[in-house]
Amino acid sequence: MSHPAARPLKGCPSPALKGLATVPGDKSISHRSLILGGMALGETWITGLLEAEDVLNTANAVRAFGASVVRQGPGAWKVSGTGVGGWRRPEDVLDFGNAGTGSRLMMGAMATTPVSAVFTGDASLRKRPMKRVLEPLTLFGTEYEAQPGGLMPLTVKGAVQAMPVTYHVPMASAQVKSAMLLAALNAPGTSRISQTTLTRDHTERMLKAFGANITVGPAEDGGEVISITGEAELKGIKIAVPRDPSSAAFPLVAALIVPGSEVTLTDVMLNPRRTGLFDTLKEMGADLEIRNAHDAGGEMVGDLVVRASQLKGIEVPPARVSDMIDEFPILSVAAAFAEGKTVMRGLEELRVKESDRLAAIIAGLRANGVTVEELPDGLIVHGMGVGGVPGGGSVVTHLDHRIAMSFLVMGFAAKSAVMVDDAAMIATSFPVFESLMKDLGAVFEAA
Ligand SMILES: O=C(O)C1=C[C@@H](OP(=O)(O)O)[C@@H](O)[C@H](O)C1
Ligand SMILES: C=C(OP(=O)(O)O)C(=O)O
Repeated sequence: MSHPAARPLKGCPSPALKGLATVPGDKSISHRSLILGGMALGETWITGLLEAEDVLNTANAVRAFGASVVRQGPGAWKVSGTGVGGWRRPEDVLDFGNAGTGSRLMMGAMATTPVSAVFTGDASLRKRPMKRVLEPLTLFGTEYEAQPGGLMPLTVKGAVQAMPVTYHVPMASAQVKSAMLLAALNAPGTSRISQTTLTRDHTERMLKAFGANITVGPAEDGGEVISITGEAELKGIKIAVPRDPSSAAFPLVAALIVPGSEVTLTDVMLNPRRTGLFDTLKEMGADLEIRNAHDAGGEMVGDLVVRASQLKGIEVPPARVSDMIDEFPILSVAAAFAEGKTVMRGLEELRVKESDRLAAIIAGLRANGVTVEELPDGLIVHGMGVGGVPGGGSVVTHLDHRIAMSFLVMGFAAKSAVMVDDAAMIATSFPVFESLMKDLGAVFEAA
């Protein structure tokens, strides 16, 4: 619930970035590996787990429900699960820190087991909407008590006699979809979960790998219907977590906007529901090549080779938003260095992330001399070209790791350093961000 003291930091004008870097494991897949491992029978062996605060909080929560979760070495974890329905009541409050994914998926995972648990988090997570998960979970017979507005701290009481559900997820959220799928695992019969927008599908893929009876088919509205049969027997598996494209986005954009740079990012996950940023940057004129693309344990991975480029502004297709939902802070920074306007719409979900990201991006760009128009569901960034961004501003990060990393990256290519008020939150998703960027040649200064 508490955070280390805020750590202000500056991203400073940097020489050309050069070299090879490997970002840590994917955050979404790391959370899911631990949770499904904890629900399965037998051992799940995970390599490449992202050892960041968000994921470590999920590890603690899975342990609190009675599974054994043991670190074997760097990124190597063994989970011995209880079997679906075998979770016991945690002895203490579950603190998920800053993590929407960890907390919402765990609410689903326990919702159909007759135990109760108290969920809380940091000041950011306690502002985020939880009713989007809690309300549909009541269809299974789950009960809850929350702060006014459906906020944390809250108690979830798992259904004593769960029933299968048919539910259409009304917003573009993979977390809500995943919570419903995880809850359906311990409800008898077949549940049907549909969604119009195709959001990241890591839960569906991993459920198949663990042996769940799950099928994904087209829906009449162009979306998908997922059918999943409950009282499932999941069996522990081996998982090699691929590298996180949402983390790769930061060195990738840094290399595009710092003149003379050439950087290779190895083994990055290329799941098409996560690669919207790469497509967008290519359309903007990025010199970005994907090499050695291959299947690695059910997900495509490849190396990204990126060279500094003069980008041009474009209109980002709204249909692509969910494939790059976490990348709008760093895309907005790239857009500041483009020539012409970049228009981004359909971003209403950004208002309910770790911060109101739309507001935080706009304030950060303006503080650094970039002209930006606010739309109800998006923004228009007026690009200033390579070398044209003044910088020199201070950015309020509102406990949001992606706002912190994005504006530090801006500082590498701006005329003057950019200060962020708190770099401590970067540890929630990308603890080695600073060292990895420094190894490529980026310059930071304690502020
Ligand atoms: O399912 C996941 O792992 C995630 C889903 C997205 O959130 P929403 O489901 O709220 O869109 C994303 O922003 C988050 O970083 C991770
Ligand atoms: C939105 C994010 O994460 P979460 O919802 O898990 O806090 C993110 O990492 O950008």
